Amino acid sequence: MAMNESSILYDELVKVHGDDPVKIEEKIAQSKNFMQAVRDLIEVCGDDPNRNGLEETPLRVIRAFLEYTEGYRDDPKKHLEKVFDVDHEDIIMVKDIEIFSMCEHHFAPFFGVAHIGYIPNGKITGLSKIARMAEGYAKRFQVQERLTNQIANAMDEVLQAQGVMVVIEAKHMCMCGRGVRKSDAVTKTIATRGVMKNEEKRMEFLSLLKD
Ligand SMILES: Nc1nc2c(ncn2[C@@H]2O[C@H](COP(=O)(O)OP(=O)(O)OP(=O)(O)O)[C@@H](O)[C@H]2O)c(=O)[nH]1
Ligand SMILES: [Zn+2]
Repeated sequence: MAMNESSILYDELVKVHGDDPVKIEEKIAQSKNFMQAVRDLIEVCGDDPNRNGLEETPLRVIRAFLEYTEGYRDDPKKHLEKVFDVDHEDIIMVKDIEIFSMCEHHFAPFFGVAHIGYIPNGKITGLSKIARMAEGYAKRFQVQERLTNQIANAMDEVLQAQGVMVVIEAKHMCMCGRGVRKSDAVTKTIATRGVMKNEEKRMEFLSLLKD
């Protein structure tokens, strides 16, 4: 590894894991093994890891993955904990929150939008905090169903809401350029908690998605 690559890697790993020397030593060793595996993968795929465009790719890949998974360093529920005492009896929904996550089966991205709504119980949270919380769960190795449920559980548990509903609509890259190759397919998942299980409330929530 070139000197400047080593220092870039060191800086990234300290940001993620702190500066405990034993831990950093371990993470540097694992990263070097991974970067060698990326070089091997390039060869297995039939290309030359030493050619100009590919020689820095192992480092690019590891940096990209640290970014895709920054949610592991977040405590998503914490974002919701700052609440305001406001009486509001009906649905509050934040719609079209962009989601970019990583399919845990293929390490291929899946992305789309989340719509997150709740009926509070005397406490509301900041709207941006709902998006921050969703981001914290998305930036991990995920399946869409777990992501949907983690978001719903966080809203339910922290806000003690009367009801919660989450809808995610996403495209999975593992279904596009490989495998079944259905690049127009969109996966929709829904999670409901509390009074949002009630048919009338679900319909009201879904009608808000039509605008
Ligand atoms: N339920 C669910 N499945 C997912 C998600 N992301 C990817 N998958 C699926 O995970 C499955 C993994 O299936 P496997 O048979 O183990 O892997 P595979 O041989 O690569 O499957 P194909 O994609 O069908 O080629 C595939 O059907 C993917 O479509 C997700 O978020 N939720
Ligand atoms: Zn996949």
